[in-house]
Amino acid sequence: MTELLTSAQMRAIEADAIATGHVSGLEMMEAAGSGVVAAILAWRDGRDGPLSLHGKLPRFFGQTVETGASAVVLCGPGNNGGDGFVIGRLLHRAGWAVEVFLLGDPEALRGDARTNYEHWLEIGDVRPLSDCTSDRWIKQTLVVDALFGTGLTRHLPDVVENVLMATANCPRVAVDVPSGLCADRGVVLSERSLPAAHLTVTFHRPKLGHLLADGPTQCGALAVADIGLAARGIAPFKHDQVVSEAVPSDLRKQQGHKYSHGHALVLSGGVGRGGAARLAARAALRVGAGAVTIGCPPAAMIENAAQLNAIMLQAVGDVGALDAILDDSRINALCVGPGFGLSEDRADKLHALLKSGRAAVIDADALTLLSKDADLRGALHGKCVLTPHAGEFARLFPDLADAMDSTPDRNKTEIVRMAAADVGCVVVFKGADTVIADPTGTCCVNASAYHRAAPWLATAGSGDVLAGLIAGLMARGVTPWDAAQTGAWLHTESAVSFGPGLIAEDLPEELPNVLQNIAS
Ligand SMILES: NC(=O)C1=CN([C@@H]2O[C@H](COP(=O)(O)OP(=O)(O)OC[C@H]3O[C@@H](n4cnc5c(N)ncnc54)[C@H](OP(=O)(O)O)[C@@H]3O)[C@@H](O)[C@H]2O)[C@@H](O)CC1
Ligand SMILES: Nc1ncnc2c1ncn2[C@@H]1O[C@H](COP(=O)(O)OP(=O)(O)O)[C@@H](O)[C@H]1O
Ligand SMILES: [K+]
Repeated sequence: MTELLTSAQMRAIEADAIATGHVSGLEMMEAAGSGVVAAILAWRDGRDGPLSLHGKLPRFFGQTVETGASAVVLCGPGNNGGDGFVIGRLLHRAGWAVEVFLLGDPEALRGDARTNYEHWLEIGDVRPLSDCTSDRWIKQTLVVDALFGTGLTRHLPDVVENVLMATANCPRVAVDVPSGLCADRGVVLSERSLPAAHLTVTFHRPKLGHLLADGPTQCGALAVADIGLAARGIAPFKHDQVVSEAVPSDLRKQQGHKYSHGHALVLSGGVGRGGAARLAARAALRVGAGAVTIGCPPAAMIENAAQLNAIMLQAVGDVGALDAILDDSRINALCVGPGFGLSEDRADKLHALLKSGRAAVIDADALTLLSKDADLRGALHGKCVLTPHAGEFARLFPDLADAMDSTPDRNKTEIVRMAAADVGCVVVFKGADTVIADPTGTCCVNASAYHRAAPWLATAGSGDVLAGLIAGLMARGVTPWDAAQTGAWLHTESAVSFGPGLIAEDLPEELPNVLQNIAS
């Protein structure tokens, strides 16, 4: 499991390591610069780096070992700039032609950054960043972006934006985070569309901003270098302060008959609206629920029967009929929302489902019903999993959605934690950066990014499949929290495994490959 840190947490870990004499700031800065240079050299030479790399690097254009190499290092006023001076020195030692530019007054540099600035002055000069004009840039020059890292507090100054724009055609490595990217929220603090890095090398652990929102696009590929903190992990943070990357549960099956693997009930909408529920049901069955039943209005029986084989079908007329089905104690997980409809009768059925107290995925139309009805919302319980996309999230939690957009220090993980605490159950806020939280503050991110990028998942019906996966896992007895993170993880893995051209129907069919791979 990889933990994702905020800037403040990274600073606290560094400060603690320094205070306890584990490592000095200067040693960390040297290790940081050296990690970046190792990654650059590996990239240039087209070999695997010493660092685990997330994502694919484009060919390092224009440079070869024989012809030598040139770099321009852009340094900022803080410790990110300090890393830049180390990188300049180490690239120079490796035979590169290096030019260094600095934002701001050299006399204002402090601490370890100042020390490394002075070391660099023994090698070469430092010119003001404003001296970097676009005619200086040639395609063969590597740009090292060491302007701002985790200390970025506000929008970029014009001079920085201009230089970043002028480097658009150069190979570019970002130190810790691409300058302008907020390391906590993954948003770019600039009105301009800044060119992305090809490679970002961060330290100790990825930061939230590397995975949320625009982070992956801006970072290119992501490498993580140790700076002497490996043994210290993420102490001293408690579980409700830590965010991790989603990981799957152990999905091996024990022996047993079909009902010992659970029975999921998926409620469908009326005639011509059953496709979404059928997708969810198929996913629930593929992920290993022993049995799956679709409950649909009587008029939709023929349509559904014509399309289903392994999935069972029951007519659900009114709420009484639904209650009768729920009398079957073998039904242990519910999925409601995909194609469900918004009529009063649907709200009554949703209420009956919630009242049954069973594990339940609440998706799509069922989320809209919840957002309109305080009684329904009040019936949510700890075995529910809500799976909103951004629009549904904003309808359910308008204040939190506003805070995420307008409050600079609120990132998606904090918002989803607050949402989960508010409704008292697991919330899965979907997107390329799906964030999952439970009411106790446990939180993870399932990022479809870097080596797991799957933009083709943004296709009609893919959310219905996710709802079915989570319901199927809960039918198997997986807890709501584990089902949510495992479902999201499997959803991405199935999309990555299938590749471009994917439509929602392909996801359940790809699942056996994914399950067999993780079992082997
Ligand atoms: N700590 C350690 O031991 C280690 C740290 N490491 C490295 O340090 C980085 C963090 O360093 P950092 O905290 O100094 O922050 P950094 O990103 O350099 O920026 C701060 C400076 O920028 C300024 N500033 C901010 N926004 C601005 C804006 N929009 N426009 C203009 N100015 C702006 C801000 O000024 P102020 O806001 O105070 O006015 C301040 O001067 C981290 O990412 C990693 O690379 C590694 O070496 C490992 C060991
Ligand atoms: N760019 C993307 N990359 C990866 N996954 C994505 C991307 N955009 C959306 N998704 C995922 O696709 C699913 C879309 O769900 P949803 O918005 O409910 O669509 P639908 O209602 O059509 O099923 C979610 O699981 C979401 O996490
Ligand atoms: K940077």
